Amino acid sequence: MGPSELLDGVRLALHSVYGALDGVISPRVFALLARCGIQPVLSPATAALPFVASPTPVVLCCTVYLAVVALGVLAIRSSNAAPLARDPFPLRTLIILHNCFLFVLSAFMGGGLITEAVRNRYSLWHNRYEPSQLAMARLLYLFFISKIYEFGDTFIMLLKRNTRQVSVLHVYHHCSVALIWWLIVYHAPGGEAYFSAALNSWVHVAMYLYYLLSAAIGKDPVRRRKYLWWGRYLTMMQMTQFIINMIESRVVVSGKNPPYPQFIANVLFYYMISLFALFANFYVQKYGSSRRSIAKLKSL
Ligand SMILES: CC(C)(COP(=O)(O)OP(=O)(O)OC[C@H]1O[C@@H](n2cnc3c(N)ncnc32)[C@H](O)[C@@H]1OP(=O)(O)O)[C@@H](O)C(=O)NCCC(=O)NCCSC(=O)CC(=O)O
Repeated sequence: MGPSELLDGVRLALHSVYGALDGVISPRVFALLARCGIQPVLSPATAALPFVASPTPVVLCCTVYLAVVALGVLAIRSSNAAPLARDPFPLRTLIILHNCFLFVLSAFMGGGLITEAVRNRYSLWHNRYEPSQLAMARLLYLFFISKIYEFGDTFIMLLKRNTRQVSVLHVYHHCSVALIWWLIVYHAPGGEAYFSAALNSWVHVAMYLYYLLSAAIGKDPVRRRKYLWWGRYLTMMQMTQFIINMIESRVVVSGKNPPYPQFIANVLFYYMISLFALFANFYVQKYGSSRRSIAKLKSL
């Protein structure tokens, strides 16, 4: 058997394994959604794009992600490995490139979404989804794919052995956001969805700048205080984003004759409550306790 026949065989085997998994996963996801009163219809604007027509690819990505994270955390904890004192050169370069890429991509998506919103004469809120707005649909599709690429953040945490960063908040956020955006891109990739994607993209411009600086600076506490003092304001900005999305989904999209699918607005509303609660807890743990520990040090 030649190498090309071997490759064909592997491709065929993978294809049939995927087919079998799709036969199991896809009907169950749609049955679960139907039980929650959600009956999504595949949008013609994104139907032909990879990872959209079936929930299986995104579900498989999330499953592999969760398995890698669980195994990684277990391995680090069982070997009692401490976080790296200093990132070795290749890892530091990888982290800087990853953050640069996400910084630029977030700005591109944030700018593109606003440009498309202006071109289609959207108002700030209350926008109807039109399948003919293909450029908007493609940008939202890119936003969905970027959420899968952002799984790389967690792999960076694992490579640095920073298990403190691999929190319930972090893993829940990364996994759930990919699943929710699959649903949006499947059913209504346009209209009101532009708002939370644009807002989140601009928040991520600030977030990846923060992570980029932290990787470039290293662990020196003096330089961290000098260049990363705004971390707490970044967390506040993220929480404000969740509140704005909550208000948007409740006030603008619900009610009689909503311009955007009501079930997506409802999913967004409850999802934002969960993120806000987790971030409020993160804020108190991280910044509340640092204030307390400074006060404790001063009282010594
Ligand atoms: C200030 C925050 C942005 C980040 O809080 P952290 O506690 O993670 O911040 P930190 O100061 O410890 O971050 C510095 C450490 O991150 C490492 N680091 C660098 N780049 C990274 C990357 N792309 N992903 C993960 N970690 C990274 C640095 O090397 C450094 O490690 P070392 O210290 O070892 O040198 C916060 O507001 C926040 O978001 N907290 C929630 C935790 C989280 O997972 N956030 C991201 C996804 S949530 C999200 O994205 C919400 C949204 O949509 O707005």
